[in-house]
Amino acid sequence: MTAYLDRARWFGGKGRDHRVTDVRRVATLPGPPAVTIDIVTVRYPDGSEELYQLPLAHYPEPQERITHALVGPHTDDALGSVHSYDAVHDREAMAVYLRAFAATAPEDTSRVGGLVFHRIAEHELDTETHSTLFSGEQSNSSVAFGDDSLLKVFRKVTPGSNPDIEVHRELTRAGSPHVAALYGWAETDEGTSAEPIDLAMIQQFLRTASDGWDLALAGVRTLLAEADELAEPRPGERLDDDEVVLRSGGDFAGESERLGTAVAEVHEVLRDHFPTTRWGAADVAAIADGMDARLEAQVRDLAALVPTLALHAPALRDVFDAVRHLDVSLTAQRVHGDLHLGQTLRVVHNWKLVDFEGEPAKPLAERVLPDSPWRDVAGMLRSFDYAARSVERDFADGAGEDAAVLSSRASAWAERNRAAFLAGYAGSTALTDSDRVLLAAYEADKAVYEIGYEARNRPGWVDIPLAALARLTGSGEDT
Ligand SMILES: Nc1ncnc2c1ncn2[C@@H]1O[C@H](COP(=O)(O)OP(=O)(O)O)[C@@H](O)[C@H]1O
Ligand SMILES: O=P(O)(O)O[C@H]1O[C@H](CO)[C@@H](O[C@H]2O[C@H](CO)[C@@H](O)[C@H](O)[C@H]2O)[C@H](O)[C@H]1O
Repeated sequence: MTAYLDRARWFGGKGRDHRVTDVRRVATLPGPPAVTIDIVTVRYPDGSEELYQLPLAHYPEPQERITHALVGPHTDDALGSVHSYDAVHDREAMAVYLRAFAATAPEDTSRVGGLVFHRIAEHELDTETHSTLFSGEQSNSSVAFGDDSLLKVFRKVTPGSNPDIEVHRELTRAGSPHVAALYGWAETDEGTSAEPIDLAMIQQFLRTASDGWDLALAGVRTLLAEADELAEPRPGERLDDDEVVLRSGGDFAGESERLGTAVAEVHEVLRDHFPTTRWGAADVAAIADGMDARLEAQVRDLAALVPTLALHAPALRDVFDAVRHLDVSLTAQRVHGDLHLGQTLRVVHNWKLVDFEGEPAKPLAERVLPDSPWRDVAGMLRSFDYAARSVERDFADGAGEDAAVLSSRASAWAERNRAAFLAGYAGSTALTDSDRVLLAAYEADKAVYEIGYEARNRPGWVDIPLAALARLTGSGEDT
């Protein structure tokens, strides 16, 4: 099992010393194949522990079709000598899991051992479909059942309500068009803690969905490919970069504006259905303290990897300090917490938001606290900058492109889409000066975080948030 964990994409303990100290069986779904749900406790040398969910499919004989998911041939205490596979890779096992959900009536619960299935929406699950495991860099495992439903199996689990389930449940009940409807979820109330642990959720499969990040990249690529032609449409006429963006097939601004409206509508429902807190001047000043603290930690931790971050620190402190001088109060509320274009999906008539778990690095208790909605808005603004800059980098790698021209066009795309998103978000309400000061601080704070993320995960991309810092602190070109 330890060897399988070490290979698993979703296991967060890779590269750290760790050992499995407990494996607790929550339930056995009889099958065939028998499907068990185990909760594995992983302990680190500093004494900290993490819980991971491992659903297993057990067969008396080896199954060649899923060799890649073999956890091990072994003698299971309850099942005897078996070959055990990670169940999300196995269609037979996923059919067993789906049938357990389908056997639960809407607005009701059912139980198998320590596993409790909950259903909310009036939707007849299609149990005749085949399951397909999503590939890609996911922190959890998502399995589509035909084009009917999507099961998300949470891997790192925590006692208490999972925010993704909680938010999908409230938004589904409120009839929000901006999430995939939640059909049900599974939890365990036995075992590792006094509080139940949420283990999985099943929701509407968004058949026509296109990833917002991919769509934005396609827009920037089209712009940069067409821009030369558009820039000189007729002899003697020369368009500036804003006009080129406007006239190009890469104009994404209408979508950005609709996305801004969708995020505002989601915020409104979240404000109405979760606790809110009124933040006064002292609370707002505490935001600046938090941002300063994150900056100091990043400057210290990244001293060797990104020494230039320290050069931006004084100007960044000024951006954060401006928040301390605001005479505002604002309503803190439940937010998405980790919003970027990769968490948005475009379906035929709408934008949908996914993955409401918040910033995975933060403890659960912190992730569900009321926060400023500007955090989500800032995350999206950063994402438009990322989309423009990442395509600009790809084009700059090609022969013969003028770097300054590319940069200016990418800036124009980012600026146009950031403005469109903000316009959609704010609707008819004009942003006040205080809103802009707060938003700038959240954006700078996010860029500081991104420098650490990129330095550790994609060192070649660290220039993207670094360049943003220069612009946000006024020491570089403004986007
Ligand atoms: N209801 C859905 N229908 C279709 N695809 C979805 C749905 N929800 C999420 N996805 C896709 O699955 C991917 C992973 O989902 P996400 O909730 O972000 O999982 P993780 O927490 O593992 O990152 C998303 O990027 C999105 O493309
Ligand atoms: O996807 P996660 O929620 O785990 O978030 C982490 O990875 C993101 C990258 O996948 C990273 O986002 C950064 O890069 C995006 C482009 O790949 C860009 O759209 C975002 O604006 C930028 O922050 C995120 O920061 C990190 O926490």
